[in-house]
Amino acid sequence: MTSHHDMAQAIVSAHQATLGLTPQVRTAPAFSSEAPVYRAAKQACLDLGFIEIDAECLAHAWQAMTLRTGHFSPADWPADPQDFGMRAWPRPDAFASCPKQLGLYAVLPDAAWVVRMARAGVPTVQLRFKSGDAQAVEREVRAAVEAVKGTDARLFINDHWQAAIAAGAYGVHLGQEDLGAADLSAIRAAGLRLGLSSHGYAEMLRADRLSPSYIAMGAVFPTTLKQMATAPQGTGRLAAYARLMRDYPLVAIGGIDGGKLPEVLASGVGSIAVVRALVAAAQPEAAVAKLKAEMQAWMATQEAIQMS
Ligand SMILES: Cc1ncc(COP(=O)(O)OP(=O)(O)O)c(N)n1
Ligand SMILES: Cc1ncsc1CCOP(=O)(O)O
Ligand SMILES: [Mg+2]
Repeated sequence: MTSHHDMAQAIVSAHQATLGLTPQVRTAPAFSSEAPVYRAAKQACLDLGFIEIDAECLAHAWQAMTLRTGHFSPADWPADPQDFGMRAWPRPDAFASCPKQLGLYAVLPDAAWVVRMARAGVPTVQLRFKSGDAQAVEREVRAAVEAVKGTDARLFINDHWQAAIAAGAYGVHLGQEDLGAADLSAIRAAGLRLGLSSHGYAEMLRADRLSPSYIAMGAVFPTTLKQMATAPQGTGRLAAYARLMRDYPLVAIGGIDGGKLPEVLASGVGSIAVVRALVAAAQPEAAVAKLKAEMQAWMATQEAIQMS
């Protein structure tokens, strides 16, 4: 292979079917290095529809992978944490751990839904109570923490980290734009788990630098519940993300329902987070039972395949 254009084309051809999204309209690529593999990979990642900051991360990882392995192979895809500059484990600054398989994860609008879904047997629940009224937030968070007592559910509180610490929740979930206003040391010191959202390579790497308890990835499919800055990632990209972030418990979110469970689970994530699949179901308890049974059946099939 001679020109970086040919190398880029070869990467695109090898990965278009699994990782490609329609590229956005863009100007000529900006290159931060002259290294041929970096330049080819940056071009290829942009052509595959990765956003600029993700293409930049990937291009540097391609360069590092090629130097480490000693050869350029277009069919490869960077998935080794060291090629992305990620620190080795164990890490002294890591947040408290949680199980790798968080299972069915219900993201719920109020404490009444939290108690309902915890009693229905959902193993991981989140209170996503959107309100600027501090007293209402405190009340709702305390009610949710009380509600899961006596059930097996792990309760994460979305956004409201101070109320979560005060009430003694299992953990906190934050998005990347929530990080500036959060005191991560206080969350860590209180022993709460921390889940972080991510929407691509740059955000996964930013999350990784904070050594959270789990990393959420999405939106996998289109969702009507949240305005997303990036296009739905699809399960091909989700699988690539999961390979890189394999040391973490991983949560897939966005547009997931029963019919999509097998392809999402096949990506390697240990948890499926849903909103509408439960709160918009005609019979939410029955929907819990069905989703849990489908997840268990999928896991049992995988175990059987591995044993054979
Ligand atoms: C499990 C899980 N993943 C992602 C999100 C989204 O969090 P965030 O980006 O902070 O957006 P809001 O939920 O606060 O609107 C989540 N809540 N849970
Ligand atoms: C809160 C959130 N964050 C990313 S997608 C999403 C909403 C997921 O809702 P649904 O499962 O109904 O698509
Ligand atoms: Mg948030």
